[in-house]
Amino acid sequence: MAAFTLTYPSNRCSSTAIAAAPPFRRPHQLNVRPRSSSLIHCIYRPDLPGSGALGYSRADWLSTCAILSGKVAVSKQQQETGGNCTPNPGDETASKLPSAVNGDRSSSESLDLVPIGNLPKPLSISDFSPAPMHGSHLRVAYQGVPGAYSEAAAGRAYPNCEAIPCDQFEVAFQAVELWIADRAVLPVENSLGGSIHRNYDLLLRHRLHIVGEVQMPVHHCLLALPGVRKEYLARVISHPQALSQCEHTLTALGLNVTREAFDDTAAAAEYVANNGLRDTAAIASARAAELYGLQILADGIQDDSGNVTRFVMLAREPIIPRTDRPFKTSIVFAHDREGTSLLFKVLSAFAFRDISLTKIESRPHRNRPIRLVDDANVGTAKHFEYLFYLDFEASMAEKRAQNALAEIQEFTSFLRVLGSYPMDMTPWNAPSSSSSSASPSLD
Ligand SMILES: O=C(O)C(=O)C[C@]1(C(=O)O)C=C[C@@H](O)C=C1
Repeated sequence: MAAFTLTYPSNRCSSTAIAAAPPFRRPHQLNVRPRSSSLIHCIYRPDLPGSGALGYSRADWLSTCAILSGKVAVSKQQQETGGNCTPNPGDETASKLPSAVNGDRSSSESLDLVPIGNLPKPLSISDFSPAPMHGSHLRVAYQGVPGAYSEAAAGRAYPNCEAIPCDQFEVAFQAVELWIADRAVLPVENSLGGSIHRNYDLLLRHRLHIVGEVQMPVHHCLLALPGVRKEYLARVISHPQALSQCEHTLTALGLNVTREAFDDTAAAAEYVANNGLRDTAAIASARAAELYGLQILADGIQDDSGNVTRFVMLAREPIIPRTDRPFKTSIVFAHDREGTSLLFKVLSAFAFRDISLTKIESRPHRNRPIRLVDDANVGTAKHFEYLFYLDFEASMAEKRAQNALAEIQEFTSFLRVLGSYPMDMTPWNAPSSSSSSASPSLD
């Protein structure tokens, strides 16, 4: 097991990662331990909107692409390994690793640099995306311990990847920024539980780019120590999202239990197992049951069989947007001027161009949470200020998307493109009736 410690330039905080984690043990999570109260400054970059953050215009976006196309640096290691991990077909940041930069063929032949039968492929436009930098396996950070749904999502996004458990969402962001990991896969919303707000906030505080999405059906089980019956249970523990996704089913099962929040579903299962708790069950995956030696008391306890969590794939560099497959683009914007109908104007910029929106989310504008409007006669109105996150179905390579954003920039004070990436078009396999809330199977 390889362990490494990373020291920040300021030496004020550090993070420790232990790779190649076997099951049943806890401490191989990547975590950040504060050594002083200045940790937050060490982690967060104060580049929130309103403090000089980059406003992404169409020109900014195009110049980012231009800069990207100028990067044709291929590490020797990648040339040797050929990068044999299998990325999600949607993530071009990893899908095409250049075997060589094509230069003067005749001179390389005369120098005998290229083995016969292994001629390099010509570099193409999609090769200008960054590739994993450390060996053949993509290292993908996720929040939780082995057995968490996020670990499964990482594997679905990047088959054969090395999944790196992190104890917090924030640590997963940092792991990528600090080159401990190549990607992060993090949940942003669930069809029953709604948005995972923390990750929306972190997307803005950090400079990672969304390069893909994975929508994963989440099938919850009620797990307990072998021999425990549901009548013995006084408590159910799990991630708050999982608890809320199973709320009605827990009641329908006749369980008279308290609910307690845990960092992630698999950590809850591990806690029950490690502490020999016979009055406590965990809501987690069947894989967690297997990893931590628990029995499945009830299977498919989510309140609806269509329980899907949407994860985003994050990288240090954006991918080059394309038009040959369905793309989604995520943006965030704010408005700090007096004025009305901001949302109406933004939505109409998309509607007039026939661009469908798939998600809109508002979050408090942390830099300027309240706007005061004084009226000498009636007092002071205190308006809460918001940031708006919006996903729409178009690629930034499309003229209509570029025009929509150019228009939106006219009446917003801050606009950032979080990523333009292939939509998850995985065919929907309707879950079997045994996984629906109508009939959770109880052992
Ligand atoms: O706890 C886990 O297993 C996770 O991966 C986290 C998480 C979440 O954050 O929403 C992911 C998917 C499920 O919706 C429940 C929990």
